[in-house]
Parts: sequence; C-alpha cells; structure tokens
Amino acid sequence: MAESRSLPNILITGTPGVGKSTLCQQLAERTNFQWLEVGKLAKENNCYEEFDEVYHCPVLHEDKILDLMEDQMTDGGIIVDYHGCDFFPERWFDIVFVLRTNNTALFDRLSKRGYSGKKLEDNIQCEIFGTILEEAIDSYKKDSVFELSSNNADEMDENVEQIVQWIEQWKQNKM
Ligand SMILES: Nc1ncnc2c1ncn2[C@@H]1O[C@H](COP(=O)(O)OP(=O)(O)O)[C@@H](O)[C@H]1O
Repeated sequence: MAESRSLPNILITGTPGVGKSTLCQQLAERTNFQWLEVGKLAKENNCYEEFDEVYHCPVLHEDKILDLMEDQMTDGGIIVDYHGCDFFPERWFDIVFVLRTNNTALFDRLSKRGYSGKKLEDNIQCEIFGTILEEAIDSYKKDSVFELSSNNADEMDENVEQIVQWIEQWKQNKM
C-alpha cells in the first residue's frame, strides 16, 4: 500500500530504445533511488519460460519475476525500468511514466543496437501505435500515468528534472 511506503515507487516504461535506461541511470544518481532493471533481474535469475524464435529473445516468466521483486517494492524508493507494464500489480507504483520517441529517432537508435527485420519493424510499429501507453492507461489509474517525450538530449534533461521535482513534492506531501 502506498500509505506504508516512506518513499514512492516509480515505473519507467516504453518501447525499447526510447531512453528508459538512460533516464533511470540519471535519476538513480540524482535521487539515490534504486534502479531496478527488470530485464537484467530476469537474466540474472533465469526468469524465462521459453525462447521466442521470431523475436530472438526469451519470454519472461512473469510470476517468477514478480515474486523476486515483491519484497523490494515494500519500502519504496525503487525506479522500475521495463518495456512492458501490464503484469505488475497496480499497488506497487505511485506514478508511471511512459517515454515516447518519434519514428526516425527510434529507428536510428534501434538500428544502432543491431535490431533489424521484423524485430525492428514491430518495435517501431509498437511506438507508432502507442501500444505501451495504452497498456499503461489500461493497467493503472489514469491520473498516475504520464507520457514524456524523449526525442533528444534536452527532453531527457527536462524529464529528469520533472521526475526529481515530482519526488520532492511527494516527500513534502508525506510530511
Ligand atoms: N532522449 C534521448 N535523446 C537522445 N538519445 C537518446 C535519448 N534517450 C536515449 N537515447 C539513446 O538511445 C539509445 C537507447 O537508449 P536506452 O536508454 O538504452 O533506451 P531503453 O532503455 O528504453 O531501451 C542509447 O544510445 C541512448 O544514448
């Protein structure tokens, strides 16, 4: 329950390549919050069900990863970073930010990362359709979901500032 947390929990989500890791790293440095990379945690603990041959990536074992995360989420101060958001319990998060990037910039970033073919096309399409934003709106309270534009370095800086300020406000309201 949010009332029992001494600090808020934040979810940063969006299509791969929109800048989640970059933003979370900067936030962790600024706030001392813990950056929890769900993909990394899954890899370290082998939380996979199967291998997806089409996308050349393993499929997350959602229950297993949720069990691993549950205890860490209790006290707050966690920034969760993942390219999906519909399987986390709603109660875990005080606010959800969905990063968005235009197709041209995202195409360049994902190509540089080595994405090609169907994997590249599907991720671009996911972003064009706003799939993750829709997922967030369907999974969390409407007034706790915010869309942030992440097309360039200036917007990245603004997003860091906005979230840092939101955290400060949350702490003040708690006092
Ligand atoms: N707002 C931004 N402006 C410019 N480049 C960015 C921005 N966000 C991310 N990048 C670059 O795009 C690439 C993917 O960013 P990353 O943070 O790994 O995305 P994600 O974690 O969402 O997959 C990195 O090379 C990063 O430097």
